[in-house]
Amino acid sequence: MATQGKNLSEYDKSQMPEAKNFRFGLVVAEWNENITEGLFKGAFDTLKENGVINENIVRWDVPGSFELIYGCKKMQQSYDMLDAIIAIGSVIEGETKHFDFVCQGVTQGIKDLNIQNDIPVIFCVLTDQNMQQAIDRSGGKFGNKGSEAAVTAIKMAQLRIDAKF
Ligand SMILES: Nc1c(NC[C@H](O)[C@H](O)[C@H](O)CO)[nH]c(=O)[nH]c1=O
Ligand SMILES: CC(=O)[C@@H](O)COP(=O)(O)O
Repeated sequence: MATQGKNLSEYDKSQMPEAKNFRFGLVVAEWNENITEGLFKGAFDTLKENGVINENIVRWDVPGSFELIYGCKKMQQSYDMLDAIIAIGSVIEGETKHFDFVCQGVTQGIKDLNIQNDIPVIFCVLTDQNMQQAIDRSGGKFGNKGSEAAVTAIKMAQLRIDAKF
């Protein structure tokens, strides 16, 4: 189902696990920072809304979405007490095929991190044809993908705990 007609910020709070003791890492790409800062705010605010404390949220910045792969890998290695990591980026199509390669690269890279390591990495990377689409999905008329990613991170953190028993 497409994002159109949905609100990415809406979720059923009654279905949320207890998150007050969870610890999260957020790796944020600087490219299109007007978008990625909006995504970060959506994710941060939703984590707080679910009881996560400031001290349990760590943020690293990387230059672009392609660097999210390395940044998330190093965060997995450096902070093994984290319950989940959110990779935040905004890739906007230009004139060349570079968009395709960046999108495919970061998608495959983050998929690989979820296979190879135990801390889940949530894919909060917008891949838009133009800036307006990105604006609409980072706090605009379709809500905030960052909020959706935070909900996903909390649920995956709980699944990781449940899977150990
Ligand atoms: N065009 C966008 C990029 N491009 C930069 C790459 O992500 C990467 O930093 C570079 O290729 C060096 O490795 N990055 C975005 O996040 N968003 C874009 O729209
Ligand atoms: C996703 C990109 O790298 C892209 O925005 C770069 O633009 P262009 O393809 O016009 O060089």
